Amino acid sequence: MYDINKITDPSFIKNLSIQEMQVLCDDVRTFLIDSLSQTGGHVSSNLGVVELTVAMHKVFNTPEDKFIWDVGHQVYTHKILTGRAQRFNTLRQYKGLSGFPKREESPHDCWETGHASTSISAAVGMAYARDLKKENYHVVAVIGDGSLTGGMAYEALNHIGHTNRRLIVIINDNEMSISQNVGALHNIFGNLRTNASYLKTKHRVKRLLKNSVVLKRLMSRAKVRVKRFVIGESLFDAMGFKYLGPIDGHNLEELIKNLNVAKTVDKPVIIHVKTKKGKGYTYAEQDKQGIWHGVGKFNKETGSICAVRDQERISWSQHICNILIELSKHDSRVAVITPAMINGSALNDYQKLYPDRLIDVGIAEEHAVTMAGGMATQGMKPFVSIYSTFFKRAFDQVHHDIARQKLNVVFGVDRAGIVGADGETHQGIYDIPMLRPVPNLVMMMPKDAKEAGDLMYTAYQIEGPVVIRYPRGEVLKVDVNYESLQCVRVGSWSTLKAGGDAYIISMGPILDEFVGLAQQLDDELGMKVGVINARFIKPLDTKLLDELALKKVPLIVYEESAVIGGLGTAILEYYNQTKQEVDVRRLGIPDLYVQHGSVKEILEELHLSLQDVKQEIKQVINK
Ligand SMILES: Cc1ncc(C[n+]2csc(CCOP(=O)(O)OP(=O)(O)O)c2C)c(N)n1
Ligand SMILES: CC(=O)[C@@H](O)[C@H](O)COP(=O)(O)O
Ligand SMILES: [Mg+2]
Repeated sequence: MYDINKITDPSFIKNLSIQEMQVLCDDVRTFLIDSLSQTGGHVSSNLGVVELTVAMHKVFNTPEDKFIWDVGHQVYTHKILTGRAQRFNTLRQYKGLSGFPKREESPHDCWETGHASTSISAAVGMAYARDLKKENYHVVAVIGDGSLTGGMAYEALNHIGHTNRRLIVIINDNEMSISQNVGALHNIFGNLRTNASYLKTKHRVKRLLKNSVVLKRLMSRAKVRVKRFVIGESLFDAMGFKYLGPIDGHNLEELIKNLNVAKTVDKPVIIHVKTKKGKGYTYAEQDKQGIWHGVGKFNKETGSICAVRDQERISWSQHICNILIELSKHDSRVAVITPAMINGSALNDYQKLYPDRLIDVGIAEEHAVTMAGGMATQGMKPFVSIYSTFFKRAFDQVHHDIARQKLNVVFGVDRAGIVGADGETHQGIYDIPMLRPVPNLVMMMPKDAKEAGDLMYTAYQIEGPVVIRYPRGEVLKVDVNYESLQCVRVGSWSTLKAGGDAYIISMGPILDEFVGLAQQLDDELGMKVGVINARFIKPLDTKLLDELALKKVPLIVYEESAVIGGLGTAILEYYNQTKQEVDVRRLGIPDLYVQHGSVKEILEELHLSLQDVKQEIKQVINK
């Protein structure tokens, strides 16, 4: 038994026997299940790579050797072995241990991730730097089969084959992305997997032939043909890699043997490792939907996930899915595209009802967007469901392929705003500045479930691309009924509360709280504070802005989004263009990356809490 909390660095593994390492793996698993049941986190991916991580630390020496974890959501064992177990009770919490690799946390973390498919490019960069500086360490990228559906990974593989740099790419193949993996290239693994016995035979024959030159020559010709016949030319061989595998990723002996071989090869190596996502925890092992991919606290005995959910509320993603189902019943042009986020974006019900109209393209945001454009040219009106943070990947596609051609694509931008535990890499705070300058594009955000239905309905009446953004949290449920959906005039805002001394302009679900706050200010201080729902971020309601300018009162524009280039900036730009002098105060996320923590903690840290807004209004009015 190991005291996991006492591990300070991975060097002790060097002296362990296979049996001792197996005990260590079991202890790490027990620690992970205990700890994650209290904090939540990426359970299944981490349970799947315990042996792999221990074996990597046995064979290599970090921080001299470099480990690059794709996505980085499977890095918990690495964190434990590098002395961070004691901080696991703070995992993904405010000021606590990050859920991803973080360079400032440890010298053993040499590269930060959160988004998929970047690891191989970073590894090539490090390998180049090493060779140019005439240094001699190993660079090891670990990438999952899901992350290998991302185009960037192929760009890097293609480049490595050309440069022939010495580096190791470990493919962690568990046949799962968040939920079941997709894609034709994924079948290459299928080929390689089913031909494991062929590879074993090949090695045996090789040993037998070692001493017979003539036989060797004859067999070599036959072997090439047999190989082609049996497995086809593997993509990896063709790309200039030495391929090792498939290897049982839970067998320490096999892992260590192959990692040691890889170390000696003077060209790029792919090690294909087969693992079981959720290994060692039955509930997670059996999960095909991706429920155990990332979870909150759970009861480790019963496997029940402790989601505190008010019966009256549903997630925004689920509500959008319900609307899509209703729209799809009445409009056969609607189809839904998701880049590997069926579960996160709550599209399971849609998939059940419309299996042909729900298209999972894998982790391929750029492809998702351009493909939607292709569909739109043929009369469809696809809905691309995409997390705000991952949408950043498809900026050029939105311009070049969609907006320029004024194509009818609706983008559902999920997780808009502060996302909480995932932190820096996942905050949904850049979609507004990214998309505001895109011509021909309409952008909106509903304040509640009813308005979401109306705006979605409106999106399907508009010609050209439309973006509808919604946050990670929950919304008060309303039934979605096609007949009751109403069209909203494009660019029209609504006044939720009239005011005389100041106005709050904002968007999304926080507006209800602002109405309460404004009422409080009226009651406490006799101020008259108005609240405006800027449900269209583009185009602006210029008629209402002109009316507000005439009132000569301060406008407080609040957005849970980057302040640079945001709604407040758009309003300032408008007043500047029209030469109207208005006191516009912008409250939004400043020019920095926002860490993990609850939404409340983050907003307080950034001085964006309701209390802060109240203070600002008081100050502005008393000025
Ligand atoms: C660009 C991007 N798109 C989507 C995601 C969301 N995401 C995180 S992990 C994951 C699945 C990764 O699958 P794989 O690499 O096979 O790792 P596994 O979870 O199976 O261990 C997805 C889709 C992401 N992190 N980055
Ligand atoms: C690592 C990753 O990108 C996803 O697993 C992400 O953590 C999901 O976030 P949600 O929990 O908001 O779906
Ligand atoms: Mg996988």
